[in-house]
Amino acid sequence: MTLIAGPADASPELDDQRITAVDPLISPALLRQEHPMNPAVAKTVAHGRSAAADILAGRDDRLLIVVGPCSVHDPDAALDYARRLARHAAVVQDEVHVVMRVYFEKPRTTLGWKGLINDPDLDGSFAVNKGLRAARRLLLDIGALGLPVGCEFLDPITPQFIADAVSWGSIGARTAASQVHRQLCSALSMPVGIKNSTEGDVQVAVDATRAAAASHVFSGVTADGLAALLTTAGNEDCHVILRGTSGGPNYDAATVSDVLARLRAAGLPERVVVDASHGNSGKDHELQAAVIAELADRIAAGERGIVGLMLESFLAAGRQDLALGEADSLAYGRSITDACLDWPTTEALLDRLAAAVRTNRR
Ligand SMILES: O=C[C@H](O)[C@H](O)COP(=O)(O)O
Ligand SMILES: C=C(OP(=O)(O)O)C(=O)O
Repeated sequence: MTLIAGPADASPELDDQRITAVDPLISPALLRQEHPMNPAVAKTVAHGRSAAADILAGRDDRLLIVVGPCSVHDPDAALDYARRLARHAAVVQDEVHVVMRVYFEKPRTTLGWKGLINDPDLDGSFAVNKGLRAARRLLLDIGALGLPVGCEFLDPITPQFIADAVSWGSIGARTAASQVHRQLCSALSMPVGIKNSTEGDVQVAVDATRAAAASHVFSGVTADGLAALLTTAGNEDCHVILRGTSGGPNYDAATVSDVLARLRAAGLPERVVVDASHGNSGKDHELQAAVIAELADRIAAGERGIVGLMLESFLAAGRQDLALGEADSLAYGRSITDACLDWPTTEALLDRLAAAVRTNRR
């Protein structure tokens, strides 16, 4: 159904000249009623958040590991992956706090599939209400496994639909400079990592972390989907993610120490998370394993400041192209966005990181 856009007194020649359709959007409250939070998942979410915050604050000496697919395009495959990850997270839990990357919103450099919420049928039909339902259902299913999840927040309205089920958030390289996203961070109930820019500007992430820690007043929507002014408390659990640059990696010890100095100068806690994918591996999943191996050695040797790592990993290695409308021909468990490590390699890297933490403790 397509509704007529604009208020009754709209001037058709002035208003909405480039809006071609207006369709109903489910309200956050209705979605939450359809897929309600339950006590077991709530416990997973709360524990996931507090453990991440403790690691970021140095109260817990484990590593925060955000690991999972670049994007979710097949909820069944994501749940299959989550079951394996939940089992292995329990094995390494004394050294590593595992949060599964469950990314539903993809910021594109130019154009491309924008994620499960925007286009759940992978065919350009943009069934957003269906996408929101699939996303929330999956978050609750993963939470029921006892595994906390992390999401990138891109559309400033999306958190109202799903954020109660999320333990860690991210702001991507393409939106770290955005005031809208910094304000959003100041409102979010979980720790949020903010990335350096694609070109390699790390100060933008430091500035965003500082802005997000402050209180803001901005417009958003309520659970009923009505516009409202929101006043926020500020989020002290925001932190910088080094994701590499379009010119190469930025996880070297000198850059880490430069960022720690910038954080200190800004009056912020000296901690960073390193994303082993994206610019740090040139989106080459095999290089990602080498990045993790090097970081594990540095952590074992006692390098300070790196409190967490991000890995892009799925069931099968690499990536595949999506032809819109031909989702049936996709290989199971392989990324349709950036290349991912496969599951056996991921398991081995989690073990290696756990060993690095044990060595560092000794
Ligand atoms: O993480 C995923 C991608 O790197 C990001 O969405 C940009 O992708 P694109 O350059 O393929 O559009
Ligand atoms: C889009 C992502 O990364 P970046 O913002 O670093 O490109 C991502 O982590 O999915």
